[in-house]
Amino acid sequence: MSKLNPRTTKYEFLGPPGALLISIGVPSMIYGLYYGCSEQTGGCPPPTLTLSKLTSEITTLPLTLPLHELSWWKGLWHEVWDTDAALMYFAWYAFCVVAWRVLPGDQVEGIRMRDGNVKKYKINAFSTFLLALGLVTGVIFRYGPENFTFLYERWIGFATAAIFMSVFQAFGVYAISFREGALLAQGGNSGNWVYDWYIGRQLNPTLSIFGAEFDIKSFNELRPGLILWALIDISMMCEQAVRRGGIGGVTDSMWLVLLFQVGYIADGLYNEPAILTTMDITTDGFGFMLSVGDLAWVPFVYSLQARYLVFHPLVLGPVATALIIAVNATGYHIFREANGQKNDFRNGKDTRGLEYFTTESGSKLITSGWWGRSRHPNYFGDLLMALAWSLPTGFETPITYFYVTYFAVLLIHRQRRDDENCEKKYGKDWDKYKKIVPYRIIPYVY
Ligand SMILES: NC(=O)C1=CN([C@@H]2O[C@H](COP(=O)(O)OP(=O)(O)OC[C@H]3O[C@@H](n4cnc5c(N)ncnc54)[C@H](OP(=O)(O)O)[C@@H]3O)[C@@H](O)[C@H]2O)C=CC1
Ligand SMILES: CC(C)=CCC[C@@H](C)[C@H]1CC=C2C3=C(CC[C@@]21C)[C@@]1(C)CC[C@H](O)C(C)(C)[C@@H]1CC3
Repeated sequence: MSKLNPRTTKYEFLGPPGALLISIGVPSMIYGLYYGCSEQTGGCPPPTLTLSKLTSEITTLPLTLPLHELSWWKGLWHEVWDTDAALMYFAWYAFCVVAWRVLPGDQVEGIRMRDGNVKKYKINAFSTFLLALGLVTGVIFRYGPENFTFLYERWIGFATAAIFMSVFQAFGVYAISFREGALLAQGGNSGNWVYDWYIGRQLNPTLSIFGAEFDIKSFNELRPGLILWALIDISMMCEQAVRRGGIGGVTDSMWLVLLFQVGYIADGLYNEPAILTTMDITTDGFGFMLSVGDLAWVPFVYSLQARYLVFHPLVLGPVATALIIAVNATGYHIFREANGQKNDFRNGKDTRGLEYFTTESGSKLITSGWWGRSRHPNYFGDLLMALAWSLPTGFETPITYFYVTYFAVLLIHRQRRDDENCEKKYGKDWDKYKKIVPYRIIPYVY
């Protein structure tokens, strides 16, 4: 072990068994949410329906066959694999790579890594998004919404292709992490291959594409999955339009989900340089956790509410619509302000008159504004938005609240991980910060 890449001695996510369980659990959950909530399987269960009743109601699937029978597995494969959808998915991925390479974009520096190097990132995710959006809206307006419903119809095939891509990438980046001189993630070098493959062994796996440095992690985080999520939502809107006599028939609930989520995606892409200071880029390696999260989990799970509204259209009326908009706007304001304050501060652009103190490491910690109210105010804003994305689906089933529930668990866990990392980074300065700002996420509550 080199001095620069010491062995990881502390496991997260309950170590290798946990990593294995999550690696199997995440794809299973993606399928589970589809089979548990789609019109092909009889809609979504109301809160009173028990799981055993739900399983017995799923009659279109060969799930009642015993697992040891080959025909069960063959049936499952035919159910989830769709060659045309897979080819379209791979073409989509290739489109994103080509767009990254050919569209113009500034070169922005990331933070200084522990080997002293500073990586440069090409910033053109937002133009890739605008190009994709332009092409799709062009198709919808020129040929009608019925020509953009294939993401709804072939949903399961696309999800399978994305899962395949994430497995393939995770093995690829694990393999290249053994190249000479690779800077490893401090948490991903345990020597246990299951764990390292899952958590990500190399910090910033990079390829050279037509002479340009291609950063695999930041590319996956913002482009093929995040933009696909927007396209899936648009496809759900088109499917609803087709069923309800045209775009004019699309319900207010569908418009809310679409505008909130596409707005959130556009915001993330527009503020692309901001991801360079996030935990994923600065600290975590790129392994199966992020590849399946970026490519499969985000587009196919985060779009559940829009998919539900296709076969369960709901008209909210002006009062409910206004209230939900208010929740989303509050969440967005906190999220954007908090992230903006930290990014401007970290990039040395603007301290916005905020109070701060300088740590022994030389880095400064903000102690007023949003970062003086809780240690992760951006998570609080994000959570409020997550709630606003589920509310338009009403209260007939708890499944459409899966996103906000999972997200709360993810962010509570993530906050604890970040706290530990900061503790290591800043030592007693972090304790001082914790005394000044005692709340973790929600000011005065948690
Ligand atoms: N939609 C989704 O599924 C998800 C969205 N997100 C969102 O992504 C965004 C990024 O999240 P994430 O990377 O987890 O964390 P943050 O962007 O909050 O970054 C945490 C880092 O910020 C720095 N920091 C902490 N406190 C202060 C302070 N007081 N002053 C200055 N710097 C400070 C520390 O790094 P250092 O000091 O080294 O700079 C810390 O490690 C969030 O808005 C989150 O809501 C995250 C996960 C999933
Ligand atoms: C279940 C599982 C495997 C979870 C892995 C976690 C990932 C889904 C998330 C980790 C951090 C993320 C971020 C975003 C999406 C979800 C993942 C990948 C993000 C790109 C969403 C848009 C935001 O504006 C963002 C850029 C701040 C954000 C960054 C973190």
